[in-house]
Amino acid sequence: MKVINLSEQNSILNRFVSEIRDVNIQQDSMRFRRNLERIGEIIAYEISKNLSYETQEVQTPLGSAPANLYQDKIVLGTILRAGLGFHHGFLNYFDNAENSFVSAYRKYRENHESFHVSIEYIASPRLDDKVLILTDPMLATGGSMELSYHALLTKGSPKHVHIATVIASQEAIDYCKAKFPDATTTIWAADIDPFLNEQAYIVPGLGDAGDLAYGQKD
Ligand SMILES: O=P(O)(O)OC[C@H]1O[C@H](OP(=O)(O)OP(=O)(O)O)[C@H](O)[C@@H]1O
Ligand SMILES: O=c1cc[nH]c(=O)[nH]1
Ligand SMILES: [Mg+2]
Repeated sequence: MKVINLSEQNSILNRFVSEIRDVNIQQDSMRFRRNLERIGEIIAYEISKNLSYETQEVQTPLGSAPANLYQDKIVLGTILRAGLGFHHGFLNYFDNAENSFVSAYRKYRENHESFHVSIEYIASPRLDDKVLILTDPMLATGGSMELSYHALLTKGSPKHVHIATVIASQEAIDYCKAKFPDATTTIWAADIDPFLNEQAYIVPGLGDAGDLAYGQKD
């Protein structure tokens, strides 16, 4: 399985990632959401380089120009709720894509110390032979991504799955490598962090992406 860590190459992406990590800049939730969207746009552009292209002729007012255009049918899959702004960045570029939504969230037990991931909602088109770009800004244990993927597989078999995330833990990368089909999955991360803490939050990470974008859940 190919794992692409975009932080290995310097670009303006570094600034957007550093802003969403920064505890002071995070106070501006509008900027946090917009940065997630901008990172989505950049990763969408990077993924677009890996699609299947065919040359088509485009009629201009003065003649005909060849254009290499991607032919894949794209489905943008998103895990609620933190994925929403990130998803929008992908949709800004893949503007004619179909869209899937899965709700997966950490449901804490009474003691607030342990949790399981709960999936309660899925809305998706058929996925057979399409390219599924599954987006979630945080890949901590990889559990939400794996459950969401299996929930989506009830809608058919995509020909390729691109897992797109902002910050992944190394543990989640290893987990996804073990759980997703090797030849037909690619992971794209704006950065990969070394640790998870006892609550399975990514360290240094950025905190709780869903809460930073939309406020705390009751
Ligand atoms: O890899 P995992 O260990 O499963 O953790 C990652 C998940 O945690 C976050 O969602 P969260 O459960 O906080 O829900 P939210 O988006 O509603 O905040 C994040 O958006 C991922 O979906
Ligand atoms: O670090 C983490 C882990 C899960 N969800 C988040 O939003 N952040
Ligand atoms: Mg959250």
